[in-house]
This record gives sequence, C-alpha cells and structure tokens, in this order.
Amino acid sequence: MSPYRLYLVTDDQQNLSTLIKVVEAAVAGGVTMVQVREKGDNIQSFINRAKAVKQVLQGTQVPLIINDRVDVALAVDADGVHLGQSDMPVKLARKLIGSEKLLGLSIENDQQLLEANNLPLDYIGLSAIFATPTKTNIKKQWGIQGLEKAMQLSQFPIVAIGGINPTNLDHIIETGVDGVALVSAICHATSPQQAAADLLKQIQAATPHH
Ligand SMILES: Cc1ncc(COP(=O)(O)OP(=O)(O)O)c(N)n1
Ligand SMILES: Cc1nc(C(=O)O)sc1CCOP(=O)(O)O
Ligand SMILES: [Mg+2]
Repeated sequence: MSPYRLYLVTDDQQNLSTLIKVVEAAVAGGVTMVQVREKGDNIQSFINRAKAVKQVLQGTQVPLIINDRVDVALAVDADGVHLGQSDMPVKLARKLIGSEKLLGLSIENDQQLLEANNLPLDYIGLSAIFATPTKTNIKKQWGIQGLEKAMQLSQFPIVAIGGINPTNLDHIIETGVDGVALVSAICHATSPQQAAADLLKQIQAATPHH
C-alpha cells in the first residue's frame, strides 16, 4: 500500500494549539503522511510549528514533510520536503537533504511532468486536480482525465491535490492514483479524526484491485 495514500497538508491559518490537535486527531484517524505548510515569511514560527508537529508524529510511522523550505526541513530533521516550481531546484535540494529523505515536486503542466521524470524525486504532487479556495494561485485544473494522462506519463508516484473531498474522492481513487493530499476536508472537519478515518475507509473501498 502506498505511503502517500492519505496525505494531510496543514492549514497555516490555524493557531499552534489547533494545529497540534488537528494533527493528533488526523493521525489517530489514519493519515499516512503529514506536510507542514506555512506561507508566511516568519521562519521562526515555521520551525516552531514544524517541531510541534514532529513531536506529535514521534513514535508513529507517519513521515513529516516540510513545504517549500529545505532549510526548515534540515533544521527540524524532517523526513522530507515538498517543493514548488519556484522553490529551490530539485537537484540542489536533493544534494542538501541526501538520498534517504523524501522529495516531492508540484507539477503544473505537461512539460514539467516530462521534465520531472529526469529529476531525483520520490513523488509528484499534481497541481491542481480541482479549483480550491485553500490555494487561489493554481495554474491548471487537471481534472480526472488529466490525472489519468499524467499517470501514464510519470515514472513517479502521483499525489492528487486540490479540492478533494468525499464527493469526488471515488473518481480520483478509481484512477489508481497513489495518494490524495487534503487540507480542508480534514483540518476544517468537526472531527478531524472521524474525517480522516472516513476518507481512509472510502479510499480502501474505491482502490482498484490488480
Ligand atoms: C502534496 C502537495 N502537492 C502540491 C503542493 C503545492 O505546492 P506549491 O505549488 O509549491 O504551492 P504551495 O503549497 O507552496 O502554496 C503541496 N504543497 N503539496
Ligand atoms: C496546498 C495546495 N496545493 C495545491 C496545488 O494545487 O498545488 S491545492 C492546495 C490546497 C488544497 O486544499 P484543499 O484540500 O482544501 O482543497
Ligand atoms: Mg510550495
């Protein structure tokens, strides 16, 4: 089973106490990967929040991924980094983090998808499957057909992201994609634990059998 199956991306609008509660609950519900995503320019705050999430994940099998910043990932000894197209170049990031850490890259068009096949990555994030209020500067909506095509062209595991919720999850999972990454469907749920558990159950039920 893929380690990317149910990938929680944290909400940088939630305060530290809520962040910790959400991650604790989401892990109890079964998320398989956690990314700390901060979009402000306060690196001290980013490091503090990443350290707090790392503590929550201690003793679990759930890897900690840091969004955008290799320096923060190194500072907290995270399990990996997720880079965007305008972040540090992938090859340089790989040199700095070493071969053991996970490295993901956002893919926003066909050319990037093909170029990524020659990069030292572990997975790609297909940006975005659907429009979402959580990130308003997305470049492309791949949709289900775009996701299917990307899966044929990529040599890496694909994580689908953007606007994913229980109403469209079956269609995404039925493509055979390796994982889904979500913010609001878990972070904004009344019970993030129940939400994660329900999403995981839905993923298991919709996953194609080979
Ligand atoms: C799993 C995953 N996929 C895509 C993204 C988006 O990254 P990016 O394009 O760098 O945009 P920001 O998240 O930094 O606004 C992601 N974070 N995670
Ligand atoms: C962090 C992020 N990156 C995206 C991309 O398409 O690159 S969409 C996104 C936010 C996803 O939030 P929600 O699950 O609430 O739609
Ligand atoms: Mg980024």
